[in-house]
Amino acid sequence: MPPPTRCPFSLSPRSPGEEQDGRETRLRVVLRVRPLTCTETRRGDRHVVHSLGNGTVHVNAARHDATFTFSAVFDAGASQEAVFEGSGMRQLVELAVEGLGPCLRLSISLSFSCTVFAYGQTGSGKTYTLMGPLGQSDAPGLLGLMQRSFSCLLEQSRGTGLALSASYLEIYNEQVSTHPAPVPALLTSPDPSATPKVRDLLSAGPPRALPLRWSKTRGFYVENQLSVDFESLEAVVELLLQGQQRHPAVFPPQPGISKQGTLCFVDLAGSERVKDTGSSGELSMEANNINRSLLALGHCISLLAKPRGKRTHIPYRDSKLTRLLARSLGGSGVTLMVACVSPSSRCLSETLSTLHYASRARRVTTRPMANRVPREKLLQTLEEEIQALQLENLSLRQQLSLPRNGEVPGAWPGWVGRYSPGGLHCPPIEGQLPAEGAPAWPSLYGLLRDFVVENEQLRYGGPSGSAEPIPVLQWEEASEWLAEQI
Ligand SMILES: Nc1ncnc2c1ncn2[C@@H]1O[C@H](COP(=O)(O)OP(=O)(O)OP(=O)(O)O)[C@@H](O)[C@H]1O
Repeated sequence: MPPPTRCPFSLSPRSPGEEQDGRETRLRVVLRVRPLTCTETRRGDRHVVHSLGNGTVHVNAARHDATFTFSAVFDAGASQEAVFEGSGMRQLVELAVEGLGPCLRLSISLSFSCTVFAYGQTGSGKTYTLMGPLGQSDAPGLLGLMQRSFSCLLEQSRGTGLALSASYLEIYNEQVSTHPAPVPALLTSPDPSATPKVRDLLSAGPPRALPLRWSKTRGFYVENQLSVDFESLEAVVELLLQGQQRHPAVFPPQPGISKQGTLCFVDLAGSERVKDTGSSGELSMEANNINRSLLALGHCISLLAKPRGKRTHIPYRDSKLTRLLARSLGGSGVTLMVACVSPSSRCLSETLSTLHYASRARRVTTRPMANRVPREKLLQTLEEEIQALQLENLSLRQQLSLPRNGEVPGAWPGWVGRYSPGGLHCPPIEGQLPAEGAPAWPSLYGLLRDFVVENEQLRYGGPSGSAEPIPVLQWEEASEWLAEQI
């Protein structure tokens, strides 16, 4: 089976050495610095994290003077809307819903698996950024990335027939069910005989434990995960609250779009070191397990940050978190990381640790792949689209009193008569041999392109008019994608 295509889009405008490196797209990492809390202000904490503009942030405190650069930095005054618009979140939603569809003019979803995860120490503003201040979900200005994305999803899907559904999962103690003994601090492979489980926060009754499995075609996936359809913002926010009430330290909600695109939000646990939490007993085990997840994530990120040729095996299986994020981090998804920090001098060490972690994540490159569309479905859609265009072009020719078989620059001259408006009974496929003396069969995508070019010319300029040319890049990308699919 040929591999799915690479995504021709990047999450931000191309700039040398920034988000896009040839076909590889860097993991997009943005930083949010929350305001000092009342307690921090009262006790006189100093502000040690300063945005310098242009995605650069400066940390200045005793013995520490460091500068870090990210795709964007949002300082204490940044609104929730500014974070949504400036982080690339809107584009992420568009990639999940539309993907390559509009560029191909096909009514087929060629969307991507998109993930946004929030990283940072406890109290740094991860949940606030993703969901807004809990309990104030009715204040529109404070809505988080999730609610804004849901609105955007609903807006984009209106009238398209796309079905939206949401799932909500929690990763709980990595090892409790399989390793009752305290978890070793070093990363070791989990017991292969034990299937790791996650909790379904939307299941009826107590949250159900579901196995996290792996298959060749799907990668890591959660078996029997409940998906609830939604058609309004209120409905999906209700699902969010339902999951929240079941477990306040929520893990990943995963709204999915149609059969193809997915948009996954991950609210990570606090990233502080276990020794700093001062926890003991069961709490300590939980802290250890959280720590284990984040250590595993950090380990995978370090390895992924190496140039492609120098990468060794990436140990996604070391934690449930990395299993679930494997696709997003490992190359085929589109990922946005929102690193959150406190500006307080008291959090300096954790803030520096988050900034180093996030900087390392910026070096991770992915090659986003559009989700596969079954060949039959693709051929059928191409045929339908070609047929529709053929009819439309014939009708336009009649209206313009142009001959049916007029020479149209850029169009394949042999199409007339080959395809009756009644249907394409024998679709030509790339590589099919033409009959002797007959013009070569164009590929299906070549044919589609020719009809689209002709259509644009008939609509906007007539055969010799000055229609805007369809960007060559789009067609090259589209052709490449189709060639890989067919
Ligand atoms: N940008 C912000 N503006 C105003 N208040 C904020 C902002 N970010 C966070 N806060 C406030 O700071 C506190 C901690 O934020 P939040 O609960 O989002 O942290 P967290 O990183 O999710 O913590 P945890 O790891 O414990 O879940 C909350 O009271 C929240 O309302």
